[in-house]
Amino acid sequence: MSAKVNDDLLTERRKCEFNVEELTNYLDGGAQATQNRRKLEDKVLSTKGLFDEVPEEYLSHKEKYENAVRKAVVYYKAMKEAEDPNQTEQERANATYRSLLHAAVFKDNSPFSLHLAMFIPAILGQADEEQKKYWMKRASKMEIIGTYAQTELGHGTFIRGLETTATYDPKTEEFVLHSPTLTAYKWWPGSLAHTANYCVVMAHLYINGKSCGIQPFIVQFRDEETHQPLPGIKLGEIGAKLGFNTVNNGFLGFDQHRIPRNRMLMKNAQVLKDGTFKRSPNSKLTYGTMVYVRVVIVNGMANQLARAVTIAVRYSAVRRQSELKPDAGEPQILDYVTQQHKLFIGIASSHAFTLTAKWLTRMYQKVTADLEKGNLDELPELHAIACCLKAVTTTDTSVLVERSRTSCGGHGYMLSSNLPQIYGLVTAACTYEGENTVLMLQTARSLVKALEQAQSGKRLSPTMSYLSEKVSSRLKWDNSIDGIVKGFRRVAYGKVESAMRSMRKYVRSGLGPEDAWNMSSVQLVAASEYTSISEADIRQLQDTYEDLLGKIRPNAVGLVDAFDFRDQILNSTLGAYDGRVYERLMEEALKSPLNAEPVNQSFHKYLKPFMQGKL
Ligand SMILES: CCCCCCCC/C=C\CCCCCCCCCCCC(=O)SCCNC(=O)CCNC(=O)[C@H](O)C(C)(C)COP(=O)(O)OP(=O)(O)OC[C@H]1O[C@@H](n2cnc3c(N)ncnc32)[C@H](O)[C@@H]1OP(=O)(O)O
Ligand SMILES: Cc1cc2nc3c(=O)[nH]c(=O)nc-3n(C[C@H](O)[C@H](O)[C@H](O)COP(=O)(O)OP(=O)(O)OC[C@H]3O[C@@H](n4cnc5c(N)ncnc54)[C@H](O)[C@@H]3O)c2cc1C
Repeated sequence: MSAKVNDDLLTERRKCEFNVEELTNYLDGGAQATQNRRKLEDKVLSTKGLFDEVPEEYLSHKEKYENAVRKAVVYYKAMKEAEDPNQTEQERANATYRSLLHAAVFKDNSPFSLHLAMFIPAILGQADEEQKKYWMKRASKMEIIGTYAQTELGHGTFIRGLETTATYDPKTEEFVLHSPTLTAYKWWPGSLAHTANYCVVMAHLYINGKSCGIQPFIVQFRDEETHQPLPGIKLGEIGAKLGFNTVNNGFLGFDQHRIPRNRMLMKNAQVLKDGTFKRSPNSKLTYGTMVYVRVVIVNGMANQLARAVTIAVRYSAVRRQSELKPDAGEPQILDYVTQQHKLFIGIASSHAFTLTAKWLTRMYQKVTADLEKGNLDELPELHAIACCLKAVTTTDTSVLVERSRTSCGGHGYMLSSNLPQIYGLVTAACTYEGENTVLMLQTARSLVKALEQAQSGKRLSPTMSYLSEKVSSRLKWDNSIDGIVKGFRRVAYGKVESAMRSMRKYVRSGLGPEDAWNMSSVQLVAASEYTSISEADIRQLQDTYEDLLGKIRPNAVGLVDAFDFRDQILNSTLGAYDGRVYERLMEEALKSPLNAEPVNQSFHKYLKPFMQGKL
């Protein structure tokens, strides 16, 4: 008999003014895609051995990792078996686009993440046809497990400063990989410590003493039979982190480690047997894997944010607290306008990120297809947009997930709510794949170039076209969508122009261009993300905004129900569909090993002698 659904949630669902299933279908890309996603989730989540008897928060660091590897093997096999052979690639992608299936199994991410998220994309994007054929067969069948090893102890942002060297030896037709210093050790790559046995290494290529830039190499670092580190390889785990504690982030040092010439991934640049170096058409094509993952992250943020606001909105419909009016009983905390303000922006942002992710993915696919034909024209714009959207969506998602947590009071601070773990996952994305400030400055670099082109009368790309609009500064605001968008474009233009004026002022004062850039960098970051509007209009928009909060209120639970996250994926005492929050909080509390006995052994060993003055 299914447990009784909380009365308040039942009432909320009755009040909803729209068809929840229709919105779910829209988010999935159609009713068939919803059906495919649900079928995939039903199949995979019915697999034995996927879930923890003891909540992983009560395991040791080592046990958490070992348990995660056990689940990763079960999960990966279940995903492979669940794939419908009759589905098209597109239908399969749609079925997983919104699915957070892995989140039902791994609260803190999988030790296989990097194999899927970066090792395979790096082979697809950096290997020549022959290499791709060989390595994709092995990687897609999980005969080998890989990661992406770029960051070093001493360098993450500045790729051109990476110290790992790959020196070509024409006599043996090999590359010699070496970590000349401690800071040259690869540091951070997921799965590197104990899980993977191969990695794509980004290293500084030298031929006959001449630098040939940063190139990608596929390197085996553990024996495929014994899993022992190969000779000349130093390996280990980097230690406990805020989150990602089952991703097995590791370090790797090379000591004159030799690999065959065909292990340099040679789609873009090549090294011939005699050591002749054939340059890439654009050295930045080597950075292509990072552009891909930045695009994936935007969609990932939409899904993670949707999960957090689902938990917080359902909890806010169930939780009653304080007094809005005397003798009127305790209201649902969702009736406080401050609570609506905290949470509804998160719902809207998740939808905005989903739509943005779809648009950015289409742009990525078009530019990638052009690159295959040798057309690099739109690569700079894709880079600038991917940098900006990755930085903005990860920053906003981190803020909004943390706001979802703090809107749930003390229970939001419980690991059993899952809000802290979701925060740990999303806040990491502000750093990995390009630290956000650094990426915003990359976008700013493109904006400044575009404004200079606009001022010299050149046509701009669609995404930068607002920089060539001669919009009157006396723009009459109206709070129609069109009016608001026009306002944002006007202010965004002003921010770029102001940053550029500032740089020119510093150059006139005698600073070099680099120092002028650095002095203006706060404005440059703002120009990439920040827009604000003039005082008089804030009041008008504020009224509109508060009116909108009231309109959303009766539909809030319906809006998060439409994300259609099953309880295993929410993995939360506060967010379950039935709203039985208090029973679930108690059920989870009783799983704590400390509750196995009424008196813990520390009383007799320490407390009692201490309280009796005997210690
Ligand atoms: C799989 C399930 C996982 C579940 C997770 C759940 C939770 C999260 C939810 C969603 C996420 C899901 C998927 C992700 C999961 C993955 C886990 C973690 C992965 C993390 C991996 C990493 O972190 S890999 C390492 C990443 N490192 C970086 O990004 C380094 C950043 N630095 C750079 O990119 C570069 O150094 C730089 C761009 C900052 C500077 O480069 P450089 O100095 O060479 O160039 P310049 O600044 O001088 O510019 C010169 C010129 O080049 C142009 N340019 C630069 N970069 C590019 C590019 N990439 N493409 C094209 N063009 C580029 C630049 O614009 C300049 O052009 P100009 O014309 O001269 O202006
Ligand atoms: C959870 C997690 C997983 C990761 N997984 C991987 C992985 O699988 N593979 C991999 O290769 N790497 C991985 N990384 C590493 C990640 O890519 C780097 O941490 C990131 O690129 C930032 O580099 P850094 O840590 O060396 O910081 P630094 O580059 O030292 O930057 C530190 C700070 O300096 C400032 N700064 C630096 N440069 C500039 C600039 N040009 N302008 C203005 N300010 C600047 C910024 O405030 C920045 O936060 C992971 C990191 C995390 C947190």
